Amino acid sequence: MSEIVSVSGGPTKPEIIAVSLSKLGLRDGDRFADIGCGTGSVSIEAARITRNLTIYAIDARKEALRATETNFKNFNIENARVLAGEASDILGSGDFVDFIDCAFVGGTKNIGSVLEILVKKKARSIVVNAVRIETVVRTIESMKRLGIFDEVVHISVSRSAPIAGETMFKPENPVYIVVGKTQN
Ligand SMILES: C[S@@+](CC[C@H](N)C(=O)[O-])C[C@H]1O[C@@H](n2cnc3c(N)ncnc32)[C@H](O)[C@@H]1O
Repeated sequence: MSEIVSVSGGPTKPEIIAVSLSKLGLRDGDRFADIGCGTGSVSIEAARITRNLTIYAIDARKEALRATETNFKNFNIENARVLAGEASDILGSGDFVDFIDCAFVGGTKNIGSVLEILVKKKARSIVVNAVRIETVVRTIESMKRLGIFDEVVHISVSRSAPIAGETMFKPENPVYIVVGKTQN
């Protein structure tokens, strides 16, 4: 089994991906946007739920896109476009698809504009990961303005670590999972 090639800021921890994807509710045939894809690890897990996804992986950082491309190749991810640039520019450009079904937002720069465009593209389910409380507030406010706010889940995970031949737990950084749903 291949290891994920990493970059700073990623990959998202597997427990956070699991909860985020369960909230997203992907379906066969969905067009899925992984916004701020970093290493592409969320898309890779999404493709385990259904291989029949069209993935749009977007990141503004070249090193992140290089990692995503390598990881998609190593994990045999098909039907994926890896797109370089600011998410609000890419999603809002005339060249981009008219409809997106589900979006995971792991990179929250310009979150208000990104959410607005996703709603215009008829996304039925949007999940945002945030670590900063200000980002959480901005995201909730934007979702409420757009009429899509559903819930926020705060997750703290501790992982086992060896100590003196026994086992202790070390906390991971807590993450807020903000969920938006439309009636589509
Ligand atoms: C925390 S990392 C994402 C980790 C990723 N989910 C993973 O598993 O590797 C956030 C990423 O989002 C990108 N990003 C943040 N805001 C963005 C935006 N508005 N447009 C494009 N990329 C963005 C950053 O460059 C960074 O690579």
